[in-house]
Amino acid sequence: MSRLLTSEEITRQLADLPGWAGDGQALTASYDAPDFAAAIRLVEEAADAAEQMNHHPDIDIRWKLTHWRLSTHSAGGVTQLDIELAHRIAQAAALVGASPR
Ligand SMILES: C[C@H](O)[C@H](O)[C@H]1CNC2=NC(N)=NC(=O)C2=N1
Repeated sequence: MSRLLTSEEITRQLADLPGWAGDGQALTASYDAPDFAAAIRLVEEAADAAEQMNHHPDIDIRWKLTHWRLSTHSAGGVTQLDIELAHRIAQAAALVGASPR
């Protein structure tokens, strides 16, 4: 489950994740929420998902903009867990009305 993905596997799976970019090191995305409260709700929803998965994102919050960086520390790069967490963050973003940026 936590093997490193190849760049081909990452590219193929990012096709279903608008706004997400990736290299061998990490997946990254930014979301623009309607306001600060919605941005914080997005972070809270993502935090719930992260706790369920025991897999945690790096998050930078700037007013209503949130920046996300996902990697699997124990594997030293991008694994399927990061793809799964990116989907959960994308779902949470849709829920609060945040758009990829
Ligand atoms: C012991 C526990 O499984 C690890 O510390 C988890 C927690 N959350 C984690 N999150 C991420 N992004 N990468 C990890 O390797 C990781 N490891």
